[in-house]
Amino acid sequence: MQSRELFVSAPGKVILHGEHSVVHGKVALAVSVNLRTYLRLQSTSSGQVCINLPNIDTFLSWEITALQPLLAGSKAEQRDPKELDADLLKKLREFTGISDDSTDTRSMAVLAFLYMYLTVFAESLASITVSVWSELPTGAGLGSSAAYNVCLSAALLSARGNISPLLMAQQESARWSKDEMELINRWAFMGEKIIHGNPSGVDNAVGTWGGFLRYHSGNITPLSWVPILRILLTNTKVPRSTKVLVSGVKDKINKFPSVMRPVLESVSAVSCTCEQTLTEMAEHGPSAEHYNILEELIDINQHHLNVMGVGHSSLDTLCRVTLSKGLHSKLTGAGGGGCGITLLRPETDTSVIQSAVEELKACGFDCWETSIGAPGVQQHSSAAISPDVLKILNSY
Ligand SMILES: Nc1ncnc2c1ncn2[C@@H]1O[C@H](COP(=O)(O)OP(=O)(O)OP(=O)(O)O)[C@@H](O)[C@H]1O
Ligand SMILES: C[C@@](O)(CCO)CC(=O)[O-]
Ligand SMILES: [Mg+2]
Repeated sequence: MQSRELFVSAPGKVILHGEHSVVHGKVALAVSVNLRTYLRLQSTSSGQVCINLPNIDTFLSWEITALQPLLAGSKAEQRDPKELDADLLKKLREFTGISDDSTDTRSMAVLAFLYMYLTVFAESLASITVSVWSELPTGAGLGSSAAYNVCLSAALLSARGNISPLLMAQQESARWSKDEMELINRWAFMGEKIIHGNPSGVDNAVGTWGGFLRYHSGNITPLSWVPILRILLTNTKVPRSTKVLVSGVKDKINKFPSVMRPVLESVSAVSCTCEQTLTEMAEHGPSAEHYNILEELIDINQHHLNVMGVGHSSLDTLCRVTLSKGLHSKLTGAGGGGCGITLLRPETDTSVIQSAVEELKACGFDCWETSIGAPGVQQHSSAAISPDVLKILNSY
């Protein structure tokens, strides 16, 4: 163990275009948001591994001696994961009583944690307590699973000494090297595989690197020049599971390949046209025509997502209410409820936004204007964590 206590955080994300299609090798554009997940890891001498997840009311501990036998016969400690250790996952499912088809919030969080802990610390299981708290709504399309997995990955690798201890004396926050970030990202992807089933990797890439990026078949291209966009986020609060939605789209593609493939292709073209428009906006300055294009692309993509079967009546309501104010919206993330984004123009009047927000709140939704492009995973000193967050993390 490298240190007695460490803090890390990672941001959530919005997908501008390309959710679901990205799972099938198409282009997506995604950007980090200013809502973060925070993790505190303490090394202890209790002989136990403890996890505290106050957002989902989960507080559990295991004796290390009870976990050790799960590693019997399994591969040596993985330094750089390429794929899930199916045998260990099976043993873990038996140990925890979590079935293959479970999408239960707590079960998925616990399984991802125990799997990552056991594979990172396989050579010598350490006694630790991990506490995670997030500003992100859980399971609402803003990449809460990815932020959770990126935090777990960074903290466990750091505590194990597989990535460098970062903070110098008096330093409040710091980021790892490119190679270390790539390792964090690959481990986080393993956690996403456990929670999602078949993730594209876009969400953990944003949680790791932060900023605005283009994601295509595992290739990550940062888009640092993108103009600042004003985005209104709406949480319909309709619960959904990314795993279930992703698998539903796959079934639809298998059932109607010749119908669905052009839809995925068209979404990819939407992402590329959006990227091209953003480039022009950055080069020549944004014009009203650029915003017209961005709005039309949002409408087109929302229709495509409905064709894929990941819409929801609550998201239709969001689109209808905002359109009545001249604003354009689409779902973001896996859909089926959860969150949507509404593009605001630079000149959109506060009174217009306020009246949209009031109407959306009357539907039972939460709304807030978000700032995009937050930094990716970071290590912090306790002094860098806000007192409210620190109070929660330190209460376990
Ligand atoms: N703060 C948290 N504490 C514990 N577990 C969490 C937390 N945030 C997310 N999770 C885990 O992630 C799961 C939600 O992942 P899911 O992929 O369905 O939604 P999302 O990541 O919020 O949305 P999307 O994947 O569409 O962006 C939860 O069921 C839980 O297992
Ligand atoms: C629905 C999806 O495309 C985005 C979820 O935020 C799934 C994925 O890319 O892993
Ligand atoms: Mg997720």
